[in-house]
Amino acid sequence: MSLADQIFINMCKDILENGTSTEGEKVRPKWEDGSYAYTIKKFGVVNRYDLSKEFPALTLRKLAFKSCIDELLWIWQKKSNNIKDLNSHIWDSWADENGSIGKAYGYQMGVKHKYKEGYMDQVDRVIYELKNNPFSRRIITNMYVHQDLHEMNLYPCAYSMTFNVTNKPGSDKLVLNAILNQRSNDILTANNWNVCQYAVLVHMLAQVCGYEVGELVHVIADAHIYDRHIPIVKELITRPTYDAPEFYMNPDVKDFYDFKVEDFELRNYKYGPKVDIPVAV
Ligand SMILES: Nc1nc(=O)c2c([nH]1)NC[C@@H]1CN(c3ccc(C(=O)N[C@@H](CCC(=O)O)C(=O)O)cc3)CN21
Ligand SMILES: O=c1ccn([C@H]2C[C@H](O)[C@@H](COP(=O)(O)O)O2)c(=O)[nH]1
Repeated sequence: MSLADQIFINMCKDILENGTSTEGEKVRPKWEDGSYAYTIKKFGVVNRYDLSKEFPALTLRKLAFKSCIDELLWIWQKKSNNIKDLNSHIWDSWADENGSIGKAYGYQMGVKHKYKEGYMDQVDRVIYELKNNPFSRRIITNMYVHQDLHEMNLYPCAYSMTFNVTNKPGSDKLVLNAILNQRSNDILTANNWNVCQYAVLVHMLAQVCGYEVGELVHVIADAHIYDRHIPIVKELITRPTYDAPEFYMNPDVKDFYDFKVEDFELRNYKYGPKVDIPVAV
């Protein structure tokens, strides 16, 4: 069993057994047929993934590895907020007639800010700091920009990364750790999707900035299972599990902006059957 499976199974059991229902509350999302999408939720879930031990892909079901990296590159590398630049259809329901999701995600990563060294966007600032000032405790990105929230079709869920370079205990190597802060997480649809995206981001930044990968700590404020997902989750967590797949990233890429989806592979990836997941909009 992969560590990621273990963490996922324990988290789902905890939400199902100890979570609270939002039924009857004033909720925002709806199902396709117009009925409200309620959840069972737990506040304040924290999961730690040691990326030096394994890549955290679930084996209970297949992670859509290529699409999740494509979305990560859309946000962090292309810095786009337009679904025309995305190869999947996962954002279609939140885009306007021009394909824009508003001033969310990639838009925020492309905004330049003034620093002592000149104007940089958040991604370039992280790379600059990791290369020039790695022991800084100020290496943070943030997409939750209050002045722009009214122009976002969906407020950013996975909204902040905190990077931290640390000495590997008992060695002279430096590891890149990170905390992913997420205000809201649809556990069945996007928990493993978000974890694996940001695990890939840590691998990418570690490679181009000269570090080993360390831990990814995922802090979730509202960890929820939607009502129509409950039977799917109950079945999923009883499935057999397999060892974690091997993560491959093209070692020749040394510039963050040169990575392509084809530079990443999951090898020897064994997983359970596909599940159909309705997504609340
Ligand atoms: N309710 C809700 N849950 C979410 O997870 C979510 C939203 N809304 N709104 C914005 C984005 C869109 N996200 C999504 C939406 C769909 C898939 C999805 O269908 N995933 C499939 C594979 C898709 C593919 O290969 O292209 C899966 O099997 O994981 C994933 C993330 C995550 N976000
Ligand atoms: O990367 C993502 C994007 C979205 N989600 C989920 C979390 C919620 O279920 C919805 C957003 O609804 P809010 O009412 O704005 O919280 O989308 C996710 O898990 N990961």
